[in-house]
Parts: sequence; C-alpha cells; structure tokens
Amino acid sequence: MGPVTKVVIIGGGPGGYEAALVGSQLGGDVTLIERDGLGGAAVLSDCVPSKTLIATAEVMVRIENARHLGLHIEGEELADVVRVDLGEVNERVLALAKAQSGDIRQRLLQEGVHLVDGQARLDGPHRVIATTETGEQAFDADIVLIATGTTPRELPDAPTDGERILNWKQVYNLTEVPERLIVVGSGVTGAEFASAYDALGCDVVLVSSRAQVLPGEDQDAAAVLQKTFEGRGMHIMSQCRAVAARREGDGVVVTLEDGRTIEGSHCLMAVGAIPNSAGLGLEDAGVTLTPSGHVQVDRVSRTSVRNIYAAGDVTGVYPLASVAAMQGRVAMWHSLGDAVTPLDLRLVSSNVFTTPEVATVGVSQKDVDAGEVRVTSVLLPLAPNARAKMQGFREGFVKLFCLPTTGIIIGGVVVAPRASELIHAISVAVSQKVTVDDFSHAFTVYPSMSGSLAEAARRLHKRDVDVLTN
Ligand SMILES: Cc1cc2nc3c(=O)[nH]c(=O)nc-3n(C[C@H](O)[C@H](O)[C@H](O)COP(=O)(O)OP(=O)(O)OC[C@H]3O[C@@H](n4cnc5c(N)ncnc54)[C@H](O)[C@@H]3O)c2cc1C
Ligand SMILES: NC(=O)c1ccc[n+]([C@@H]2O[C@H](COP(=O)([O-])OP(=O)(O)OC[C@H]3O[C@@H](n4cnc5c(N)ncnc54)[C@H](O)[C@@H]3O)[C@@H](O)[C@H]2O)c1
Repeated sequence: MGPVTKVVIIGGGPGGYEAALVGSQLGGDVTLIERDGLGGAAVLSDCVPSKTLIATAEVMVRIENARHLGLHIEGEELADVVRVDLGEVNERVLALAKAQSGDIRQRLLQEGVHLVDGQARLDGPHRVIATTETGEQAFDADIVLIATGTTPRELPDAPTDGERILNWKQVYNLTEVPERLIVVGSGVTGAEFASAYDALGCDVVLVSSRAQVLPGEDQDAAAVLQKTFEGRGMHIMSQCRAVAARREGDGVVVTLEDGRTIEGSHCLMAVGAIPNSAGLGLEDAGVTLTPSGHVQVDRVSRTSVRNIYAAGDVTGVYPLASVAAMQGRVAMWHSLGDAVTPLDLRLVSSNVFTTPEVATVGVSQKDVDAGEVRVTSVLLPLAPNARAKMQGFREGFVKLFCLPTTGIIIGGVVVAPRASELIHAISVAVSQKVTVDDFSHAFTVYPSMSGSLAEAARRLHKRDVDVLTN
C-alpha cells in the first residue's frame, strides 16, 4: 500500500463537504477548513433558510386560495385571521439551518474527516495555513480543493446596514413583516424573496432590470410568473436599475438610474454575488482566475495547477448546491484515481421556488432560439389537467424538447406547484436518453399533474406537425 494521500479542503459548503465524504471514502487523509460553519452558506444563510421561509409562505398562499375551493375565511383580509409572527418564523428558519449544519459536522466526523474551524489560505500549491482561534496551523497537502463560495454583491451607494437595507443573509434578523419591501434585482434570489414576502402579507415593489422578471430562465415561464406576481398586487418596476439606497427616518429610499425614487420600509438587495477568491494565495500558487474573479476549472474540477481543484460557486460554472456537490465529488474521484464522468451541465435540473415554481432541465429555449440545437417542442398548458382544476390551479405549463429525428427527450420546463418534484421524471428521461414514445407509454396516476408530462410527450409522437416545431 502506498502513502495515504493528504487532501485539504477549504470551505465547508456542499462543494467542500460532499468532496470530503468522497475523499474519505476513497481512503484519503482529509482535512476540511471552514470559517463560519459546516454546510456553508448553502445551509446557514442561503439555500436552506430561504427554502424554509418559502415553505411557510406557501402555506399562506394555500390559505389565501382556499376561498376558491369553498373555504371562507371570516374577515376582510387574510391578515385579520392569520397573524404572521416573523420573529418566530425566522427563529425556526435559523434553528433548522443550525441543526442541519450540526448533522453535517457529525457525519463528517463519523467518516473520519479532520475538521478545522478557521480561515484558510494557500502557501504555495502544497501547503495550507489556517488561522484559528488558537493561532495559525499549517497543513501539507497532496491535493487541495477550493470551495469557498461567494459573497453578496453590494452597490457602492447602497450599503447594507442589516436593519432596513438588507442582503439575503440578513433578512432573518427581521422580527416583523416589512410594511413595504423594495426588492432590487429580479434574478432567482430576488424573485423568490419577492414571492415569499408578498405571500406573507408584505407590500412588495420589485425593481427589475429587464422587461420581464427572471431574465436567465425560460421566458414563457417568466411571463407566467410576471403575470401571477402582478395579479397578486405586486408592483414590478420593469427595465429599471437601482443606483442607490439610503435610510430616511423610519424607512428607506431607493434611487433609480433615471433619477426616480421609491420609498419603502425596507430594501432587499439581490443583485448577484462575487466569488470568494481574493486573499487565498491563489495567484501566487499559479491558479488562473477568470476576469470575473472566479477560479477557472475544467469538467473534472481541475484548475491550472495540477494538484489544486475547485468546486462550487467560486468557479462560476453553475451556482447551484447540487452542481457544487457534484463538482466536489468529481474532484475527489479524479484526484484519487476513481472512475469519473466529467460534469455535464445539460443534465442539471434546477428550480425557482416561487409560487408557482419554475423547474427546468437540459436544453433551454434560449439554446433553441440561438440555433444551438434543433428540436421539436411542445408547450402544454396545465389548465385543462383534471388535477389542476380540482386544486384550483389555472396557470402553468409543461414544455418538452426532443430531437426531431429520434424523439429523444433533451430538455423540459414545468411551471406548477411542486414543479421541483415533477421535473424529476423529465430529468431521468434526459439523462437516460428516453424517447417521447417510451416516456408516454409509462403509466401515470389519474388524476395527476404528471399526466400532463405524459400527454406532452404523446403530442410529440408525430413530429412533422409544423405548429409543434421550433
Ligand atoms: C438566496 C439563495 C437561495 C439559494 N437556493 C438554492 C436552492 O434552492 N437550490 C440550489 O441548488 N442552490 C441554491 N442556491 C445556490 C447555493 O446556495 C450555492 O450554489 C451553494 O451554496 C454553493 O456551494 P459552495 O460549496 O460552492 O459554497 P458555499 O455554500 O458558499 O460555502 C462556502 C463556504 O466556504 C467558506 N469559506 C470561504 N472562504 C474561506 C476561507 N478562506 N477559509 C475557510 N472557509 C472559507 C464560507 O464561510 C462558506 O461557508 C441559493 C443561493 C442563494 C443566494
Ligand atoms: N432556487 C435556486 O436554486 C436558487 C435560488 C437563488 C439563487 N440561486 C442561484 O444563484 C444564482 C444567482 O442568482 P441571483 O438572483 O442571486 O443573482 P443574478 O446575478 O442571477 O441576478 C441578479 C439580478 O439583479 C439584476 N441587477 C443587478 N444590478 C441591478 C441594479 N442595480 N438594479 C436592478 N437590478 C439589478 C441583474 O440584472 C440580475 O437580473 C442563480 O443563477 C442560481 O443559480 C439558485
């Protein structure tokens, strides 16, 4: 048996901790250095807390929609009947995140990973220094994995104060539902928080830099969401950019590029994130960064330095927890000599947790419109679906993309409640190269939303129909 490979991982988010589990499974001597808490930003401040908050907000939407099902709330307004104790909601959110972080710590310890609480930096390609409460510790490394994530981007004239001008990590300080929340940025983060706070009874103004919310997502889906948001009374200011935000009295004032101002009680900045790549000694170790400051990696997570790998948001490849985790595992499989399949972004499924949800996998409409791939597609509204009718759900659709010649499914979009669960069937079809005919031959439950997935596939049986072809 050869010497044990020493692996040092910087960052304990999904990119780092999933890598640590695989590294340890493959016999590496793994040290993981994390400065804030295991689970990283994903568990402690970003993904998990936001999804927990949204779970509560969803209940409010269901209560609100109950009147369409014959259940009447006694009172003029929902707020007369259901009191949202945001302090209690946020306490639960943070407790759940902390508990999950604790579970991850336990699991890593069980698997023999050496955990260090501290801030790490490289000292050349084969040494990592951790600054801990008790001083500096140095670790020799055969393999290094950088998984340091990102930090919310801040506009120079809109500094957050953690009280009224907030980023998405600070919203859990709130103890009362903001009276009027100005959300700046209508990407996934902005749209999810706008949807959640609107459901919790807050008056929401969404400042959107483009003509439509969710500029990076399927534009048919974004159109449904924009209409739903507006239908619920949200004020969307399209094609507007914020340049400043300041406190004034008991509120905030946001200034737009064209000089107009918006007043609110609070402001949430959701204008993207910057990679945590500075101060790590990366350039001195020879690691190439992209112009945006992300760590450049290939499809097996290798950087420009042979023994240094990188995973997750710091690479800018696709900022999702699931992708970070896969990049981390791939790095370990590759560096420790196990079988490895390079990362394939065409197989990634993702979901926007708004009401309704927007889930996507594989080829996108943007790829199709850009002429990158020739497909046959169908967009099937969910309104005629029996289950949707029973549940009082009218918006939303299923979209499927398949190859015109073979009928192999290569992508899809679902806009529906729980789209995050429905997309999995399409995701399996994409990864297993299932044809529309095979897909539609599988039984679905009647009545069910998934019946519409099979129906969409059935519509693609005859692919020479002009109306279906892009
Ligand atoms: C509001 C929001 C909601 C999201 N929701 C979802 C979702 O529903 N689904 C999904 O798939 N993705 C979601 N994401 C994206 C997801 O959170 C990220 O893709 C994921 O966190 C990336 O994981 P990571 O391991 O790269 O980094 P992180 O989770 O950011 O972890 C990096 C860790 O490295 C630590 N670190 C940094 N520098 C050092 C250093 N020098 N020394 C030691 N430690 C260091 C940090 O403290 C941090 O804990 C969401 C993002 C946001 C902002
Ligand atoms: N459910 C999920 O999986 C989930 C949730 C949140 C975030 N994420 C991940 O995080 C990534 C980043 O998303 P994000 O929304 O945080 O950032 P983003 O960069 O995708 O969106 C930021 C938006 O803010 C806009 N913007 C920037 N400056 C502005 C200004 N001054 N005024 C008005 N608008 C401005 C941009 O045009 C952009 O549309 C996503 O691509 C996604 O992968 C995932």
